[in-house]
Amino acid sequence: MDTVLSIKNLSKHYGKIKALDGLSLDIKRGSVFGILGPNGSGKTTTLGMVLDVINPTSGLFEWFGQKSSSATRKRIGAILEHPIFYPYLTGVENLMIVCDIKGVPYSRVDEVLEQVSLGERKDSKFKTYSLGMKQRLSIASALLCDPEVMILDEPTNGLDPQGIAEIRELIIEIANSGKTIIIASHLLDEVQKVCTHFCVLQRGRLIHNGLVEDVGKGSLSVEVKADAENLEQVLESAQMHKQLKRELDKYILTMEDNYGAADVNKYLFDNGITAKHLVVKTKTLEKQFLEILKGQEGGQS
Ligand SMILES: Nc1ncnc2c1ncn2[C@@H]1O[C@H](COP(=O)(O)OP(=O)(O)OP(=O)(O)O)[C@@H](O)[C@H]1O
Repeated sequence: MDTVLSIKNLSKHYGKIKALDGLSLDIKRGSVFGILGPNGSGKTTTLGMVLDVINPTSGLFEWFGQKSSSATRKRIGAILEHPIFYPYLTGVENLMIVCDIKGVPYSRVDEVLEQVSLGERKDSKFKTYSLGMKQRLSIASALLCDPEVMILDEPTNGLDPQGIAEIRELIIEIANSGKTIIIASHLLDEVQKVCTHFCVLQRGRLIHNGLVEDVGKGSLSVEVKADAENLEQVLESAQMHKQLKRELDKYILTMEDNYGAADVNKYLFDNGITAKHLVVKTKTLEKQFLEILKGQEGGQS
């Protein structure tokens, strides 16, 4: 996988405020990269700098192995905030204006509107679009140049659950078409569902960078309920867990690597106990995110 964006020691200071402080990061082609962080952690500043909208205080970044230029910029489609569309013009007419600005043939308009499922409403005025449709038109606009990389800042902000699900599906479709996608988000569930990689920023510093598929690795837990007085003793003797704790009417085992719910079930059965509830819990990105932030705070104090 080659590197699409390479960031080296990038910083942006506003007086005493370190909006970004020495960020180094590589984003590989074909990945869907989530930039996570609490409010004010530097996500938008990072995107602004790599899109040449904000001047860095120090540091470097390269797109496609080259210094950023108008040529590299043409290979990137970005939605930083809601672009301004004309309310009294239709979806098609609005995108034709973008075509004029970007030097793209009008033939692309219908293609991208179909891609974002706005084909049926393409001749409706922009002001009649729902928030989700407006966001899809923004994505269509960014797709006009058929960019290799799409940058989305909080793409589902303000949308209802259906709108969120539609944008999420669209992002996955765009990723499947081979584009690299960079998303800044504070919706951890969204990042877990669509991203392959994620990093976490806190107060302008990178505090985590890894694969989404690694989230929760080695932290499988199993919830058990059974009508047996010796349940705790039997679970304790199973020796396949790192930790056993009781929570109301159930026991929760944090499993050793290579052990799972089937092993717990078999062990209970071999000891004459039938489980009436056996549920596997994997760690969510949300939980891991909070742990990463907490760990960092602990390390700083
Ligand atoms: N133009 C500016 N002048 C002064 N401070 C700024 C400016 N732009 C951003 N900051 C500060 O830099 C820090 C990082 O802001 P940034 O908008 O990048 O964070 P963010 O992670 O995108 O936050 P959010 O999730 O709230 O959008 C914040 O403390 C912010 O107040």
